[in-house]
Amino acid sequence: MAAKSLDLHTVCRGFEPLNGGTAFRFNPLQSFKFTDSISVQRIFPSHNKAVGRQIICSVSTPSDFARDNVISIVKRPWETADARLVLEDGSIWKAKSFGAKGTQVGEVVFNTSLTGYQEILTDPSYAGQFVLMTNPHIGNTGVNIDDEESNQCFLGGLVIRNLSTCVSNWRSAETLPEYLRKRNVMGIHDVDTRAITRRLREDGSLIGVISTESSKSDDELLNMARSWDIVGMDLISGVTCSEPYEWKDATSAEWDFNSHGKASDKLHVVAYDFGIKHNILRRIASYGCKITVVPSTWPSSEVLKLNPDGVLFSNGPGDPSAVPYAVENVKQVVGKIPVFGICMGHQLLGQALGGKTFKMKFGHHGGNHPVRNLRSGRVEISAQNHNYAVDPATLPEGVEVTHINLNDGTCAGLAFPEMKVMSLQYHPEASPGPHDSDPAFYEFVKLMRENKHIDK
Ligand SMILES: NC(=O)CC[C@H](N)C(=O)O
Repeated sequence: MAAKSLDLHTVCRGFEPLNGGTAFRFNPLQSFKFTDSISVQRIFPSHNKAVGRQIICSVSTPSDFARDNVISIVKRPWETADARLVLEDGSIWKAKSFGAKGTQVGEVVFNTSLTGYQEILTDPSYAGQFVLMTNPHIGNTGVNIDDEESNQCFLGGLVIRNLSTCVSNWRSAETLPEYLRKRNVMGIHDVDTRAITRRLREDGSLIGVISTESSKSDDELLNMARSWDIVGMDLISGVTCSEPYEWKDATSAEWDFNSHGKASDKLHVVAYDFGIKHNILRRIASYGCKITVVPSTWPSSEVLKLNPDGVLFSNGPGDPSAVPYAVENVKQVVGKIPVFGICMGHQLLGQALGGKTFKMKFGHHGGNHPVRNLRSGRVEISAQNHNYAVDPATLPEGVEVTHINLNDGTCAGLAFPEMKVMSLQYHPEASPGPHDSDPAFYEFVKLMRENKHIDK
């Protein structure tokens, strides 16, 4: 039976044949070939040996088949429209949209995390980028109120293979399509994400345009992709806070596993917000620190007037060589008090110490990047999200490369003990990702305590 795509999304109950054949039986008279147009939602153990396991699946079928077999006919749980992703290399990828409508340009990067799409959507470091998830099934845990990494989605859009038709999670408050629509973020599905990932791995990150507007020709979208570039853009100014504020929330006891009993005298940390993720702030607060967050342009003289015990330079989007004002602020603080740089913060520190950054072929985005801590020899599986890296050959003497990425040998961490500097190219706060690198926050606390001679 040739399956045709329909407007109707049908949920069917069928039975897997006992002989392991490729046909699903939906009632004694009908069978359906296992093709791309059927997607299994749930499998129940067999109660009736004669018919095999019971399957609930969604099927795109000719309507007469649907009428005869469906247990419920529902509209797709999201509003859909045809969409296109046009890449600067001239390739055009047909898709369905499930978020905001319109036309958007951005750099396409692939993320290999299996879970955590909500934290990824709210990581401000993705501003200017489309995130393509290599995990083919997204949306199944919905969206909840706790996993936000910032107050907004700054990314250009989300590209996925298969959008889950049902949500199953005790924390879920809304569906992914609803969430994206409310935040005016584009999402497309039914895209061959594996093929695009292979292309990005071979050719490097590509600029693309996502559009739901049929009035725009392919050539128009291609021109748009080819005339835009993320290199050299200051994206931090679009995501930083506008005024300083205090951050108080620590990791809730339910989730905290590392900082118990280690909270100390109130150390005061000033955090430069280049696009800071909430979990960085929560992890520092969990060690009892008082935190003042300041905008990216806040003068270093004002920061030093607050007499902090340490300064954190946060993660943030875009090209680190395009924000000399931020490097200048970092320079003015370094050497005076302990500092910790994370991701963009690490890249700014690298430049402030005299080094240079470069753009990687396709960067590191995901929750499964092995990193070696060269001091301890320990390997950490880490959460990463960056397209640029510090070139260690450009750093002056005295700066130590403390971590390397084991996939490609790039610099993943720096220290300059003389200047009380530590930094990581990746995300010790995870969110999403493994917690192997969480002890880095305690390292920072220890650096501040040593500097105040608290431990002596
Ligand atoms: N997560 C981040 O801070 C990203 C850093 C920088 N924007 C990069 O892509 O390399």
